[in-house]
Amino acid sequence: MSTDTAMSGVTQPHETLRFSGETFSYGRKVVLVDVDFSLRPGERVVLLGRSGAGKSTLLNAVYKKLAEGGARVSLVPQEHGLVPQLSIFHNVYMGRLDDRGAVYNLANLVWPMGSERRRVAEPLKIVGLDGLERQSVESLSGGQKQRTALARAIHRGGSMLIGDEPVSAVDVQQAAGLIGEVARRFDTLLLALHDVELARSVATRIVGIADGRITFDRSTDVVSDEDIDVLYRGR
Ligand SMILES: Nc1ncnc2c1ncn2[C@@H]1O[C@H](COP(=O)(O)OP(=O)(O)OP(=O)(O)O)[C@@H](O)[C@H]1O
Repeated sequence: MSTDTAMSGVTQPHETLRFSGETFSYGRKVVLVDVDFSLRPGERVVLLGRSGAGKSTLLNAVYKKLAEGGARVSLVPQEHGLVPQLSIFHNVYMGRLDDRGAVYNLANLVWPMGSERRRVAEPLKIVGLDGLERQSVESLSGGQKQRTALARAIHRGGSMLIGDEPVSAVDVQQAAGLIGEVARRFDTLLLALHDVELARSVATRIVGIADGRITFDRSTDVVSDEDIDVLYRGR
C-alpha cells in the first residue's frame, strides 16, 4: 500500500496522529482519496462502511504510521495474525516479544516459565480461553482464534488498540462483553466494526467510509441512522 500526501500532515501536540488530504492505494489501484483523519488520546473511533470500502486500508495506514513513530500499539488484524502450529500460550506470549531479549524469548517459547504462564493466563481468562493454553491454534474455532488474537493484544497492553473487526466471529453478547473489556483496558481505540449497535455503544466518534472517501467523521451522538444507512445502500 502506498500513501501520497497532498497537504502537510503534521501531527498537533494533542494528537496521536494526523493524515491530511492523503491518498491510499495498492499499486495503481486507488482505494481512498482526500483522507483527513486524526486520532487523539482517549478517543474511541469506529470506522463503518460496506465490505471493500477501505476500512482495513485506513486502519493499516494508521498502524503503520504509529508503529513507525515508535508508538506502542496493540493490533488485532482481520486475519488474526496467529501462528497456527503453535499453542494459544505461545501466540499470546508473542504479544510482548519486543519487551524481552531473544534468549529470554527463545527459552520461554521452548520451556515456558511459571511466571510467564501466569501472566498469559490473565488475558486468557478475560477472553474466556482459560485452561486451553496448551491447545494449538490450528485446532481452534474461528471465534476462539479471534479471542486468542484479542488476548495477545491485551497481553501486549499499552494505551492504544487498533482492531479490524476484532469480534466478528463471536456471538452478539460475547462481542459486546469483549469490546467492553478492551474499552476498559485501552485508553484509545480505533476499530472497524460491522455491528452498528455495537459501534454506537463503544464509539466516541464514528467515521463513515464510502465511494473511496471519508463521507462523515462526527461525534457519535450526532451521527444519525440516515448517515449510517447511506453507507450501506446498494449501488
Ligand atoms: N493488498 C491489496 N492489493 C490490492 N488491492 C487491495 C489490497 N487490499 C485491499 N485491496 C482492495 O482495496 C479495497 C479496500 O479494501 P479494504 O480491505 O480496505 O476494505 P474493508 O472496508 O476493510 O473491507 P472488509 O469489510 O470486507 O474487510 C478493496 O477494493 C480491496 O479489494
